[in-house]
Amino acid sequence: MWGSLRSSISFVTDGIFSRISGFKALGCSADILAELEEELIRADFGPSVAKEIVEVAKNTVSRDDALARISNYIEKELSLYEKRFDMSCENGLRVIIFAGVNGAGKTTTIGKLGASFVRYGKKVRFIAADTFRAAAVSQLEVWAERVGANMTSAGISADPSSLVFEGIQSAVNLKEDVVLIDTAGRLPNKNSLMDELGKIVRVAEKQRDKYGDIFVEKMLVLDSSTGQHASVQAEKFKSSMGGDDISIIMTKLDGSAKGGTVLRIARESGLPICLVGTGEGVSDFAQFDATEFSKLLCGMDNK
Ligand SMILES: Nc1nc2c(ncn2[C@@H]2O[C@H](COP(=O)(O)OP(=O)(O)OP(=O)(O)O)[C@@H](O)[C@H]2O)c(=O)[nH]1
Repeated sequence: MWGSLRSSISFVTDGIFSRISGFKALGCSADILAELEEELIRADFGPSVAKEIVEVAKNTVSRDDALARISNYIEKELSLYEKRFDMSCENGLRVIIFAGVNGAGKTTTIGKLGASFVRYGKKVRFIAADTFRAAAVSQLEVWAERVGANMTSAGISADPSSLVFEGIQSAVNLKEDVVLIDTAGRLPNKNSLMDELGKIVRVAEKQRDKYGDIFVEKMLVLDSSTGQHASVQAEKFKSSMGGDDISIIMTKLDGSAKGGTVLRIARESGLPICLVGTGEGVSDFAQFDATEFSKLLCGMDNK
């Protein structure tokens, strides 16, 4: 259904470790370990994860030995945060809210997921709750038309929470399967916008309380090239969206040389990762898979 990580992420298939001079022949001398730590920090693992990985690489006897142990370590850590995204809508209406900073990839992700749900035979509605930018609404409309989703939108400056209320009502009335809500990009330091996001979540959850068989999910869309700021974003979005039941979608992994950011964000936020974006096309995303991802990071994908 979707692309695979392996076919989409060429940056990591080289493996960050192949960039470490001498790693190939020498195993892990002190110099190489120092170089490894630098490379890990450059790849955005963050200082503490970098140190842990260097510990794992110590006293290994060969490059292959080191890579295997590092890969196992990263896999074990990442698997704690791996969450399957399933396409079923058996129990009622799925309402999925997408939040994140400007340009993180929310609308594009909604388009891709909408297309998948439609391909699964589901009736899909998009809600354009980004009522700040006319361009954002038309971008979503283009996706809706392209994938065959219904659409709830209003003029600029409409109240996004009212629109969410209206859109869910329409979905209930028309017995649709899934509602994907595109919220405006917002910086976490803009308190009024973060409060507005909280209100959108509460409105959706109230509908659930009213109808019973509505399941509200919260997705935080993060651009993987954001690096350390992504963890700060995750904290703020967590508190404004209310609670820990948020999943992360990491976008733009295809354009990032910093695959380490995935483990760092998962560890720092404590939030699970369900999907990754690997390009701008409709099928350019994949289920997050800890085993495959750790192998790609270590350049072991062909082994
Ligand atoms: N290479 C690549 N580009 C992506 C990916 N996801 C989104 N993009 C691109 O990133 C840009 C921003 O994506 P949008 O989906 O508009 O982002 P947004 O979060 O909705 O943006 P706002 O509405 O401004 O908040 C677009 O040019 C997308 O095509 C991805 O996984 N890989």
